[in-house]
Amino acid sequence: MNIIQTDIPGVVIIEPRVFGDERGYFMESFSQAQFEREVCPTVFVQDNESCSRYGVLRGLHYQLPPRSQSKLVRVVEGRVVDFAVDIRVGSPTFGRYVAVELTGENHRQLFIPRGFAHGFVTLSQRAVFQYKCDEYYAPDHEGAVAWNDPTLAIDWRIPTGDVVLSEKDRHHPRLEAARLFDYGEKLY
Ligand SMILES: Cc1cn([C@H]2C[C@H](O)[C@@H](COP(=O)(O)OP(=O)(O)O[C@H]3O[C@H](C)C(=O)[C@H](O)[C@H]3O)O2)c(=O)[nH]c1=O
Repeated sequence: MNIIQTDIPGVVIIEPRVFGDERGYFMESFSQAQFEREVCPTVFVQDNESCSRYGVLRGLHYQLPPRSQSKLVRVVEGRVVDFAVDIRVGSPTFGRYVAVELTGENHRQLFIPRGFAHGFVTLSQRAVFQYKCDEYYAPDHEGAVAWNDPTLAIDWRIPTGDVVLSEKDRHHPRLEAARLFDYGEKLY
């Protein structure tokens, strides 16, 4: 697999090796040993999958310590732009974000360490999104920042009028009001 560094240390793009032939393609979508060797010593414990129609924006979500989550995200079908926002108080890249287009064709994956808010917007008519987490779901530790937070000023690559949100995602706090990560926490 090919590892591509991003502007935020620790957030990396992974390009798995894809074997194409006249039948289609094969790839190892994940290897724990290779991930630990080439990315970081994260052990994943939960796989998630969501399906979204065009315009669906899920985010910006995270879980607080001690239930914070690293995520390894990918798109199996369709096209999204995926966002990882550094919300670790004291981080030199606090408030900065990485945006990566993930599609069922480019097979790209994005690793998002603990201490980041995560979200994506759906650009295709349908997108199947799969991701690994290194901590179990803990609704009592869920946190979020508003997708349209003026401080982050994220360009979601889609007309605002096309954005489809869950009721929950319509009412998240601004960055300044959100419960953020104490950067001193050992994040993984
Ligand atoms: C996240 C999660 C949710 N659920 C249940 C709770 C709700 O009844 C239902 C839908 O949950 P929610 O609306 O929070 O799903 P998303 O809006 O896709 O949330 C996710 O969106 C962004 C992109 C993330 O990175 C997080 O993993 C997660 O917050 O699934 C579970 O049972 N287990 C889980 O791990």
